[in-house]
Amino acid sequence: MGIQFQEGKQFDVIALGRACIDLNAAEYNRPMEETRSFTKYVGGSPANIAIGSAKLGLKVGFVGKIPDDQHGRFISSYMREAGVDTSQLVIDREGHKAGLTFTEILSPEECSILMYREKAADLYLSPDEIDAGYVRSAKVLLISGTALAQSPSREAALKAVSLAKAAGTKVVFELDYRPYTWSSREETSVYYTLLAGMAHIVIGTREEYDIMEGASASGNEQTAKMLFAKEPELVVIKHGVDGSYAYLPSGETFRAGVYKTNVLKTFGAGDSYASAFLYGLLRGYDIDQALRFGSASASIVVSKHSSSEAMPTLSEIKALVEEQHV
Ligand SMILES: Nc1ncnc2c1ncn2[C@@H]1O[C@H](COP(=O)(O)OP(=O)(O)OP(=O)(O)O)[C@@H](O)[C@H]1O
Ligand SMILES: O=C(O)C[C@@H](O)[C@H](O)C(=O)CO
Repeated sequence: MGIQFQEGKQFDVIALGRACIDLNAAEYNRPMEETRSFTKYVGGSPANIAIGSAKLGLKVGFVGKIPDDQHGRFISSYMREAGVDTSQLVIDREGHKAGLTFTEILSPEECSILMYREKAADLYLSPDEIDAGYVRSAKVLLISGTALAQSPSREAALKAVSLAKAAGTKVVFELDYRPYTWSSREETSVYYTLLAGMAHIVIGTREEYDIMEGASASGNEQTAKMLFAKEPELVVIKHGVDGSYAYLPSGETFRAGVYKTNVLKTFGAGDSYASAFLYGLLRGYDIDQALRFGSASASIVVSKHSSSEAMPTLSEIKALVEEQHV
């Protein structure tokens, strides 16, 4: 039995948060200091998830803020062509810039990212720029944890969550921890705890839950139990190459293994996982089937160069799920 969503909504998923630029090293097995060529893609975890979900056939919208420059125009036209509704992609008029993420591929196991997020436009999304009707028109509102890192984006996200909950829209909180824009881990812990307690579905890596829990960091079962005392009805905890787990308040636990692939780089795994997992839930799949979809999608993306452009099609995921039994 999966999760129930309210029917009759215009969008399956509306994602809120950053739509940025990824500059992925076009030279492999080389430190960034020596890398001279990078390929540009749309990036930003919630934008990647939106693009991945749209590619799978979901009706997807996006709420965010982009710069009034060439990068902003690249982001909006790419997302539009990918099938994401960009009507709520607000254009910043105050000179804020796109967040940039440079990636380094030292080896398939050793990848790192370097983010430039000083005065990033996405963090200037303000509560008055949230269209209540738009938020209410989704079955799922996906909030990226990074949107909580600074005001006014923090308040904009909280307003969207309140509107969504009042309208029967399920709130999915992707912890999406990026240290760059938070002032301290304590601050992150406060806002993660607040939003995770308000959301219906929480998705994160074990390390991200540890940051949320701070000094009281525990194991998966304790994390799930603590969240089930509040609003959540599904908790997903990812463990990288060791697979992922989903917990229900009933005590039922599900685990998905990892699909074997030819790994090129590790980033992009979490975003592709989330888009296909949500696809599965929204199509009424059982939790374990949705988990397998997420895992298969991630294994396809880690074998490719980008995060957004590499998002798989439904038939690619289905073929992999049938081919390997994890
Ligand atoms: N090397 C790999 N090969 C195949 N699948 C993988 C690999 N690494 C991760 N995955 C899949 O992707 C899922 C998410 O990965 P991970 O736990 O690293 O999330 P994440 O840290 O959010 O990802 P990201 O690096 O994109 O931020 C895992 O649960 C697993 O199913
Ligand atoms: O989330 C980001 O801002 C960067 C991503 O677009 C990047 O591809 C990545 O690190 C995904 O995990």
